[in-house]
Amino acid sequence: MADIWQDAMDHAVAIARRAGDVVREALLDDRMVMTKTSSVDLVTQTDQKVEKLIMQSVKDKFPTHRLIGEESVAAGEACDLSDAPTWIIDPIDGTTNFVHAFPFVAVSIGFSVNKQIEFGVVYSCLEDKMFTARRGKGAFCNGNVLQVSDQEDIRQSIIATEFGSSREPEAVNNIFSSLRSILCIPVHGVRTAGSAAINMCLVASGCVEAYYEIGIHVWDVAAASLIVSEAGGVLMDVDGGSVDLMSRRIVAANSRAIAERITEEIRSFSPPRDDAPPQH
Ligand SMILES: O=P([O-])([O-])O[C@@H]1[C@@H](O)[C@H](O)[C@@H](O)[C@H](O)[C@@H]1O
Ligand SMILES: [Mg+2]
Ligand SMILES: [Mg+2]
Repeated sequence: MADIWQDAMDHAVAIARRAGDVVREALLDDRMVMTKTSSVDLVTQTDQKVEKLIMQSVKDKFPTHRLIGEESVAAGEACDLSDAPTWIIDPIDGTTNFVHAFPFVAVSIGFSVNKQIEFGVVYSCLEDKMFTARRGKGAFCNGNVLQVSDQEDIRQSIIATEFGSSREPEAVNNIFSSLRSILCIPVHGVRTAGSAAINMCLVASGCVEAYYEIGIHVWDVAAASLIVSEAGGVLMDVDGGSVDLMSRRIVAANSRAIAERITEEIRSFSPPRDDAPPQH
């Protein structure tokens, strides 16, 4: 039977590639930086331009579909995930990397129907790596099948995480407390790529055993969550329950054993949900 979302997925891959061209060109000139929620939460005109490009192309081709985009939400749009077909877009995941030309910068496009991700596309545009997954049909990088690592001993593992975009002492203490506990299990190493989506693609590729973060948004992880699960990995909440893509908390790992071991060490907290009503 024909796949009813194949056309949409082909479009996502094509538009992610076009978006990647814009990002690579902009790297040569446009790096005017603005800030959002804090002095280290960065945005550029390229984030906004790429989001408009992707959104307009989806509206033209799939006029009934809904859209959630990082920069539209920053501009005041609602972040409601309904059962309707919905494109969940992070035009540049790794804006800080983009600003510094640190080479992990991704365009992330997830597509959800009935609140279930049907396909995910993460284009790591400076590495020219196109990560894709279709629900039930596996995960790929540039057409090659992805498989998570088979390492089940966290002491033989590399764990990825990020420091987030708050420099408030309490937030930083929480992050370092978790990081210290995990590092001292001990693990082979801890890495931060600077892009949630790329960290998760590294899990899917078997290069790191797990990634965790509190403070991410649905657009950071929607596409890559399917890439991880289709590569044989697991997703979990930081308290060990089921993952909720709106909760801003995630553990993505190669195995349940390593995901659970990480949740034992994390000092968890709950940032305001992506679908929380706006504060007045
Ligand atoms: O803002 P942006 O570059 O799209 O996305 C960023 C992530 O990918 C980064 O890894 C994470 O630590 C930040 O919380 C933020 O979500
Ligand atoms: Mg992002
Ligand atoms: Mg972004």
